[in-house]
Amino acid sequence: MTAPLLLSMGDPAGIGPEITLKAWAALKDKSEFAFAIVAPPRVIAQANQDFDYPLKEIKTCADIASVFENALPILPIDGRVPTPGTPDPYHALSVTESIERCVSRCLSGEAAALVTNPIAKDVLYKAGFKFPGHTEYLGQLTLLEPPPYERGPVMMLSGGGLRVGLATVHLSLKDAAEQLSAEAIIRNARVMNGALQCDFGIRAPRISLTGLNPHAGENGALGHEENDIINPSARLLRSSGIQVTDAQPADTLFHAEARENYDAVLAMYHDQGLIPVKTLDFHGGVNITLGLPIVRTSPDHGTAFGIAGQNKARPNSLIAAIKSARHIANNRANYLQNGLN
Ligand SMILES: NC(=O)C1=CN([C@@H]2O[C@H](COP(=O)(O)OP(=O)(O)OC[C@H]3O[C@@H](n4cnc5c(N)ncnc54)[C@H](O)[C@@H]3O)[C@@H](O)[C@H]2O)C=CC1
Ligand SMILES: NCC(=O)COP(=O)(O)O
Repeated sequence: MTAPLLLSMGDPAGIGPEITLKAWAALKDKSEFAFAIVAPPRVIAQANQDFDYPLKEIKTCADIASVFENALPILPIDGRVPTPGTPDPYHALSVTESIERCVSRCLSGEAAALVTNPIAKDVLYKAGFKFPGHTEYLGQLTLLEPPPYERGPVMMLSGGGLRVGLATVHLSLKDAAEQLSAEAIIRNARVMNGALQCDFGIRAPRISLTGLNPHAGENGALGHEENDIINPSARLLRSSGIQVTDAQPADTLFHAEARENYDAVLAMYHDQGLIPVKTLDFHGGVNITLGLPIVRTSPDHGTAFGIAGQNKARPNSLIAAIKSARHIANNRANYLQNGLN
């Protein structure tokens, strides 16, 4: 029997509990996507007031398969009920506990993958959370286990026929330009290459690198990073057998014909990579952490406090993340057993 999926709660004052309930209702007849949420039961019960779906507290992941068809399985933790739409650092402990419990069950093999509900970074920072986001936190929590390919973590968004990894993530634009390094480009391209093979079954991945500057620097006239950092990294990667391009102008890299030429893009900073994915497919986009010993996906959107508790949130991106987690977990198991076939 295949292991089930686990969902972390995310910020309880956001839309996570609501979209989890809606995702359960959409998937309950599809046993391959069976999941439980790790959360305080009262938090889920509060979000369920609009729906009155059956809920069931369970003790272990082994209970998920038999419960899922008839009720949303909940692996209980402690925590206070929030006011929807009103974030409070008080909830930080239950937010991180939910993530950590999911991770340990993925590492033990009881669960096949982790799908995270959105957290609000600034709220966690106020409670002393020391990581920029899930991506780096999960990298730390799984540091003692080897990943099946080069170690990340690397953030990659998938949606609208695009896969876009990031060379820098949660930095101000100024810091991203200053901190862009050959080391990050080379490491992240290697992780992406390994992930495209292992997690996506692509035998010989083609990766396009964006430039940092307009027109990829216009031969140095509009910036030096392409000539000094990106293209030398690309040459080194090609010499090790990884198919990457030199820096490409980002403004002409994401249209339909351009997308035929690569399996993934490595973008140099957050918005350069996320705007195309979220514009093409906001409600179907998935955030995937590459280079971890566990499989982790997430919806591409955030906590949406402005609509929390109003039955307005769409579960589509979470459903896409759940399906993607199962797909990657299956591909990874197949790769570890048979290699690329
Ligand atoms: N994976 C994660 O944990 C992520 C967390 N965030 C966090 O979320 C917080 C809010 O970020 P924002 O920039 O406001 O982005 P957001 O994605 O929460 O909201 C942007 C807009 O999209 C709408 N929206 C988002 N998800 C929706 C859904 N499922 N159905 C219908 N409408 C939806 C919102 O109402 C809002 O108008 C931030 O603190 C950020 O750190 C943001 C992205 C990912
Ligand atoms: N913009 C993407 C995002 O904020 C998700 O970050 P993470 O929590 O997955 O690291």
